[in-house]
Amino acid sequence: MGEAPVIFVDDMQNGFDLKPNYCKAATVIGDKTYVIGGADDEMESLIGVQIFDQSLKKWLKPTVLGTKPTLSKGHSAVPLNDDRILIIKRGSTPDDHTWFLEVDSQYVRKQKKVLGTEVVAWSKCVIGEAEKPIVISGPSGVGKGTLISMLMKEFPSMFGFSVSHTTRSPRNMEKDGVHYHFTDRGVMEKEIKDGKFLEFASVHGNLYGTSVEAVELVADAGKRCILDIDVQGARSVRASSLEAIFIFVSPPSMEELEKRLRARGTETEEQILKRLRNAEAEIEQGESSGIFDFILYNDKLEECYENLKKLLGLDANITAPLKPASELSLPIDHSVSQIDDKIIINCGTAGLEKASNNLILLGVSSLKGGAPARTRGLKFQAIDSFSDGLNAMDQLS
Ligand SMILES: Nc1nc2c(ncn2[C@@H]2O[C@H](COP(=O)(O)OP(=O)(O)O)[C@@H](O)[C@H]2O)c(=O)[nH]1
Ligand SMILES: Nc1ncnc2c1ncn2[C@@H]1O[C@H](COP(=O)(O)OP(=O)(O)O)[C@@H](O)[C@H]1O
Repeated sequence: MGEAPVIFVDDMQNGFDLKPNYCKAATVIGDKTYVIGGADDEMESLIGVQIFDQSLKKWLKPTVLGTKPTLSKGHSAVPLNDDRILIIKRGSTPDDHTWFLEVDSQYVRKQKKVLGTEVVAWSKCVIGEAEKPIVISGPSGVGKGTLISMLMKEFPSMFGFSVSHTTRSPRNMEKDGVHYHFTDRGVMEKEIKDGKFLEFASVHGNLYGTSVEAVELVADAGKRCILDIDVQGARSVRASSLEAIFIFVSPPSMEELEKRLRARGTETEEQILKRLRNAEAEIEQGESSGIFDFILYNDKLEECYENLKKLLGLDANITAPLKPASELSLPIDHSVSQIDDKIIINCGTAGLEKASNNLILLGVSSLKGGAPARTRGLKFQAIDSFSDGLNAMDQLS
């Protein structure tokens, strides 16, 4: 490849008005130019990313993490805070028009160290304030699965389970893809290296992990994600960009834990003993490490379940307070500009002053989450006139 085409760089430093057939957008952050568009190297239907390093005067091939967006009829790109680029796709559906390419976020910096390459990471924008995911940990046999099943049964449209990957063998009643994705160690290790996992840990001699996709699937269904993961996994998620509520479930005593584990009848004697040995350290860490926001004692099941619902703000009268996803869709022709931390999408007329019924404002000051999962907290507001827009800008701050 040759040098970065200057026309991209100059065009993009001021604005982001892409001509209809212009399928690449270049954005300058620091001494790197991110050229976003054209087909991805691995999949023709997905958007590709290339980087031109101005100081080295050469093209870099980044490792691209996260689920990539599909190609559209063009897109606009806006740099935000020098750590990510907002991408607005033309003519896309409301659930697919806004994406972020993280180029220097905490997650990306960490992955650069791990992988030793240039890294960028995609994160799709989920519009609206989806509730935080819930991480539930606790020793084997304490009742995590039972409590989660009760919650999902009572609130089926509200909660979705993050289906983990594991190298352990399935139990009798367990279904692949429902309880776990059962997999081989070699395959899982390769996928971990490729950045497909939000977190992973070795637990009771097997590998367990939460794939980015598992969490995204639940978020995309508009549901609140529940993760049943061990204390090491909870610690990793705590350190990641996924903002969650952390709950540790503790048994009334070790004797009761052993009784439940034996009564469940799913493990061999050897496995039961290993799980009991690990339980002491898990309880110690769960109750004292500061990772967890809440500790729930699972003595009487019904009482514990009521306490769980209380701390999730689910009182007896709530059925399924699902927040509607935004219906706002963007037309094929639009231009994008930026004033401070507000992005203005102009859907039609050229000048901001002439705008009427065709401006959309985005407030980007309170973004949450991010790669390797979804970004939340982007505020969309349609406005009728420029003066309305000025008022709306204040409200979005
Ligand atoms: N870190 C991590 N731990 C997981 C994941 N999935 C399950 N676990 C934990 O692995 C442990 C063993 O799970 P499992 O084999 O289903 O046994 P159980 O806890 O006795 O039902 C539990 O502590 C789970 O919370 C995961 O994706 N990541
Ligand atoms: N409060 C409780 N009292 C008595 N038994 C319980 C209670 N909670 C769960 N159990 C039982 O204990 C066993 C282990 O529960 P499970 O949900 O599989 O634990 P985990 O998912 O934490 O390993 C199951 O047989 C379940 O029915």
